Amino acid sequence: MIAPPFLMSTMENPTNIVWHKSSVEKLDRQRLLQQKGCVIWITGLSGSGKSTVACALSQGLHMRGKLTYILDGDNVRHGLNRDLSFKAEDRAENIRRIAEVAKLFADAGIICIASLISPYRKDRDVCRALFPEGDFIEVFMDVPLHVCENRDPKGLYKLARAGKIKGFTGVDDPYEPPLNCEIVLQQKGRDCVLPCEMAETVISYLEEKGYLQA
Ligand SMILES: Nc1ncnc2c1ncn2[C@@H]1O[C@H](COP(=O)(O)OS(=O)(=O)O)[C@@H](OP(=O)(O)O)[C@H]1O
Ligand SMILES: Nc1ncnc2c1ncn2[C@@H]1O[C@H](COP(=O)(O)OP(=O)(O)O)[C@@H](O)[C@H]1O
Repeated sequence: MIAPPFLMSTMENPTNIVWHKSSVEKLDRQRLLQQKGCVIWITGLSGSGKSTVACALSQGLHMRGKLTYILDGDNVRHGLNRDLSFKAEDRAENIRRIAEVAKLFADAGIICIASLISPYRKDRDVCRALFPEGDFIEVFMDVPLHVCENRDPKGLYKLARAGKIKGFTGVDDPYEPPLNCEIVLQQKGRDCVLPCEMAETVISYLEEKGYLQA
């Protein structure tokens, strides 16, 4: 069967798509919200505190009247990314899709908080390249493997060490720390830094860079 001409042209040239501009734009939405859309990309090992800091940050910003939305790796894997495994190409696709969704949130004027292991530098750099300069704020949870493993709130490190989970980040799959990220969060010597204190560090950065005003 021969496809109708309009279908034919799309199939022959998949880039034959034209951007449709809206009369209400990002700047208008930002003015309405009195903030600037961006993504805070929190990367780190399982158990390093990504989700905890994401929640503390969302709470801190919410209390200042700022609109946020969290995209947590674990949660997104329950829906949009439920078809993806933990092999390298699926992690890359997981990260790519979350970055594209984060880009939509940022375009909506929202401060999007993405918390996922995102272990490979190359994948994170691909995400960064999707955003205008400054709008991709990479936050590294710099927590040593042995600390994460001691916390092990879901018992996954134990399963990985017992060989019951294959390709677990930090155990038998690599984690590549950022070389040049915007913010590094870590414990200070033996002193425990509370998640809300870590969130304040990020909020100060946003304030200083002008993201908390239109
Ligand atoms: N093989 C393997 N490696 C790492 N993590 C694993 C694995 N299998 C399951 N889990 C659980 O999945 C959570 C990580 O999902 P992410 O989407 O953040 O991972 S990734 O960015 O695609 O690497 C991660 O959640 P967090 O502990 O919140 O990081 C784990 O609970
Ligand atoms: N700043 C912190 N200090 C001490 N423990 C923390 C801190 N942040 C998180 N935790 C604990 O570490 C564990 C893992 O935190 P979680 O946010 O789930 O990490 P991730 O999302 O990176 O897997 C949880 O039991 C949490 O209560």
